[in-house]
Amino acid sequence: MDDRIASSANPLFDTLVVIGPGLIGASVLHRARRDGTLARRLIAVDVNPVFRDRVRELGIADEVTGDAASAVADADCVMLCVPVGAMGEVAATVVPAMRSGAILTDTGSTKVAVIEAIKPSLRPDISYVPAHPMAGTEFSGPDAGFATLFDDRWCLLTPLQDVSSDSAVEAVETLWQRCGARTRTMAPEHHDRVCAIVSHLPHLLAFTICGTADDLADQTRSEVLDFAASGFRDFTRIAASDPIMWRDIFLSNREAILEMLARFMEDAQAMARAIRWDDSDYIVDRIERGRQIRRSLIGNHQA
Ligand SMILES: NC(=O)c1ccc[n+]([C@@H]2O[C@H](COP(=O)([O-])OP(=O)(O)OC[C@H]3O[C@@H](n4cnc5c(N)ncnc54)[C@H](O)[C@@H]3O)[C@@H](O)[C@H]2O)c1
Ligand SMILES: O=C(O)C(=O)C[C@]1(C(=O)O)C=C[C@@H](O)C=C1
Repeated sequence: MDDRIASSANPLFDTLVVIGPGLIGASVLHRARRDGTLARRLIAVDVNPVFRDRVRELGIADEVTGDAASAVADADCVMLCVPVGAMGEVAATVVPAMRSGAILTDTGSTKVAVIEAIKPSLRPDISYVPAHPMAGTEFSGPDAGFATLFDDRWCLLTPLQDVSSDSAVEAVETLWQRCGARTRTMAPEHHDRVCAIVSHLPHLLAFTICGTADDLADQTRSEVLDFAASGFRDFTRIAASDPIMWRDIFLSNREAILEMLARFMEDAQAMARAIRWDDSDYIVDRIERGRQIRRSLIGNHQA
């Protein structure tokens, strides 16, 4: 581990720079402020002046700036929390300005495309550790952040042999554990397929079902909205998520999402056939599997 990265009783880093203090970045900053175990000095960088003012008002960073290159000059760790489609451009701005031995990490929801976008900017004396906290809400921007967002959630790390030093992987893992998360390491391609089914496809379905309901005839639409109980409402919660973030996720994990969508559509067709032909056993079997998954998820969470 770099000698500027302190031991466990002390803050992990001297200076941590969060680029894009929205839901995820601001949550990391809140946690860092609350516990004092992540970094002695916190710097937030955002392109949006309104968000910079909000971060200042929230008091979750020691410095707030729009100048990413000067902000990272003395950082031990730079965390990119911008939309997936902006990662490459931001890395190209900050990596040349980072000090030798520093760590670069990101929180992007897709990994293969983000790694491809960042890799061309890397230097041999900078370690890059891609990561993805599996936690979020439908809200975005600095006001959405809160210190406990990552408690008992997974953070998936997809280190790369050629650019992620062991000490940097250990430091990023410790950072997420100090944010309250459990960590797991996997290959970027595997990450993208897993997230396509457990995160990206559910969002695609939620956006689509809300659009379909909205396209229905006027009277039905108002009934949908008036009488929507928890089933439809559960879809609308995730359908309220940020359009830019989700556009970037869909376009950057295209193949895995299309593969999972095709499998889903085959299964939905099978369900349609079972309904058409009164195949009660098939219908009950599928619903029973859904129930079991829900029970095992809740059981795991409580455990
Ligand atoms: N929202 C979630 O549930 C969630 C969960 C895990 C990971 N992620 C990933 O984490 C990243 C951040 O997501 P979020 O939900 O916090 O987004 P967000 O929209 O809440 O925040 C993004 C921030 O980045 C800023 N920004 C955009 N371009 C920038 C640039 N070029 N330079 C500096 N700042 C810039 C925005 O102004 C905003 O403050 C994304 O890559 C997303 O895929 C999101
Ligand atoms: O809980 C939510 O609202 C989320 O959308 C969080 C969620 C998810 O799908 O689980 C969304 C995107 C991420 O990359 C990680 C987590």
